[in-house]
Amino acid sequence: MACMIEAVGVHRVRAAEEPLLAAGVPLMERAAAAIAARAAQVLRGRQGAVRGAVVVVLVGPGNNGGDGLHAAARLARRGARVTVVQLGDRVHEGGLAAADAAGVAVRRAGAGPEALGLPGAARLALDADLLVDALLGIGATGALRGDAARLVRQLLAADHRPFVLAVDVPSGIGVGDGTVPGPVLPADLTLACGALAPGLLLPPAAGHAPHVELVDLDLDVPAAQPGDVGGPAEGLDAVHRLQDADVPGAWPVPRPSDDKYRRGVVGVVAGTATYPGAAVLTVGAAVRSGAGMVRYVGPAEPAAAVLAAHPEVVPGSGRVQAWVLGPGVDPEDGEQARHVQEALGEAGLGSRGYFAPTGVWGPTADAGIRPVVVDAGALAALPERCAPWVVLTPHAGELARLLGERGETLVREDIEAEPYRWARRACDLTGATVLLKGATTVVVGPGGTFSQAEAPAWLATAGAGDVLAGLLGTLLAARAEEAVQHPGLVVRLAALAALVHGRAATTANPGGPVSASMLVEALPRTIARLITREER
Ligand SMILES: NC(=O)C1=CN([C@@H]2O[C@H](COP(=O)(O)OP(=O)(O)OC[C@H]3O[C@@H](n4cnc5c(N)ncnc54)[C@H](O)[C@@H]3O)[C@@H](O)[C@H]2O)[C@@H](O)CC1
Ligand SMILES: Nc1ncnc2c1ncn2[C@@H]1O[C@H](COP(=O)(O)OP(=O)(O)O)[C@@H](O)[C@H]1O
Ligand SMILES: [K+]
Repeated sequence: MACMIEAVGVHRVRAAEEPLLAAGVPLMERAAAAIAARAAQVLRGRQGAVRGAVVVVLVGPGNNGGDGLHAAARLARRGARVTVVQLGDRVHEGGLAAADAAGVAVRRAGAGPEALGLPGAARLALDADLLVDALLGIGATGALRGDAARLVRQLLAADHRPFVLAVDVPSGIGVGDGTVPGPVLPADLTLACGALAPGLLLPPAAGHAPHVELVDLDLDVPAAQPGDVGGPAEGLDAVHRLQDADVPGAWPVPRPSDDKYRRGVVGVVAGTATYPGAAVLTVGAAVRSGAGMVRYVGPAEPAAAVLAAHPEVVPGSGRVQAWVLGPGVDPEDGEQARHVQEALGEAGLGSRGYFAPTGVWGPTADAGIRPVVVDAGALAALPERCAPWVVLTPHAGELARLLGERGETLVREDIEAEPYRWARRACDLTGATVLLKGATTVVVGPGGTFSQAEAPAWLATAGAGDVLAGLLGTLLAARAEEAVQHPGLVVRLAALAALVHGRAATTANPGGPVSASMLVEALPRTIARLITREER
């Protein structure tokens, strides 16, 4: 828990700033000082010196522009050749005065007698050693508009851009939801002022800010626990991201007193005669991530393949602590569909009580209720309403289908444009925890929101999702009783699975291609390295 990154909903940042600003704390000057210091470090690293380096600061109408103007003044005093390019008519007055006093050239972009014109502004920006994006921050609504949008489009069309430092966020991202509604200049470095906005962690916007550093402004933001999820009017309370350092505290390491049953038995319903590989991979991932035991339920052909690859697997149904349902399952296959239904029955769906917004989630202390991972073919078998301990693991196409069956008209691209929104919608409609797979994996549950971005693009390979499902099954089985009580634990375990899955891809073959089988092979040593924090 201790190390994870927290992005803070905009309303919470504003609430934390308010008393400080009322008390006259110079937050903007503090932010600007840190931005100028970091910019100077970048210039020293890239140009050898601050003095004489060419800096262009793109400045918008609000306080984000104010940050940029104050930082411009500080860099000018250090000897940088700074030009501010003002987009729009308004500009932060205090910041403008500071820039003027430091001898910074302030030029308007766009039309007008003194203006640079957009092509002129673009040339200036592209010729800089450092380009600072202080157009819009957390006050942005919708896509960049007007000249700012036009200028950024021109910059995006250029073959080469200078190093871009974004103040607070890359301007124009959906700060609260991670959307990219219009042109956005990708930032080489983003300096988040006071707190990270959710959009810095959520895809696709997060892709425009691959390196984020926090400028600590001593804001007193009350900690949100995973589980605080905010209403639609206020937006998201928090997004969390687990770090490698969180793994030792969260991974279920067996104790000497444990036996294989106490460590957790995973039941897998996966594969058909046509797709035996999915069964082998899902089971393999459960075995290799440290399940006490794995039971495989399925037809003779995949069962034979599973046993040949993993002789430790116990064939046939029996008592389990968690189920993994669906990889390689054809929803039309009568026998497997029946197994899926039986296992879903063990999730206790149809019980009353698990939609309570806080506290213990329902009549589950009788220990008869099992967490379930619902993947691929089993998604079609999902009942109308689920519970937080049911984790759906769709990719974008599967989520579009799932929501289509519940009244939304969507295609895969809609999900990819707004992953958080649609994962949240699926969670709201079903009551389940939803892990939406992608380059950045988003987990949205009644227990909070996580985003994990460890996966190298090599992981986009057939069968990788089956491995994730098996791995998550092991985690849920190990902590099954707590999982059905605490929705916050379920989202965290799902995020943990995504983190380990991504790391395993790198372990399997750092910087190069991986197959799903290699991923399975790499799981034991990936987990060992993460939980002992030793390089192997
Ligand atoms: N309040 C403070 O003293 C502090 C503010 N900080 C900075 O202030 C920023 C927030 O400032 P603001 O609340 O003024 O908001 P912004 O500076 O993000 O900009 C909001 C202004 O931009 C215009 N605008 C909004 N959406 C637009 C769009 N899509 N296209 C074109 N123009 C648009 C609006 O007219 C609005 O006035 C933070 O991101 C951060 O950089 C931090 O430095 C911390 C201290
Ligand atoms: N561009 C990408 N970069 C990194 N990881 C990705 C990317 N695209 C997909 N992934 C990951 O690869 C896995 C693919 O899973 P899935 O789509 O279910 O494939 P399959 O059904 O073949 O197993 C998921 O864990 C997903 O998060
Ligand atoms: K910005």
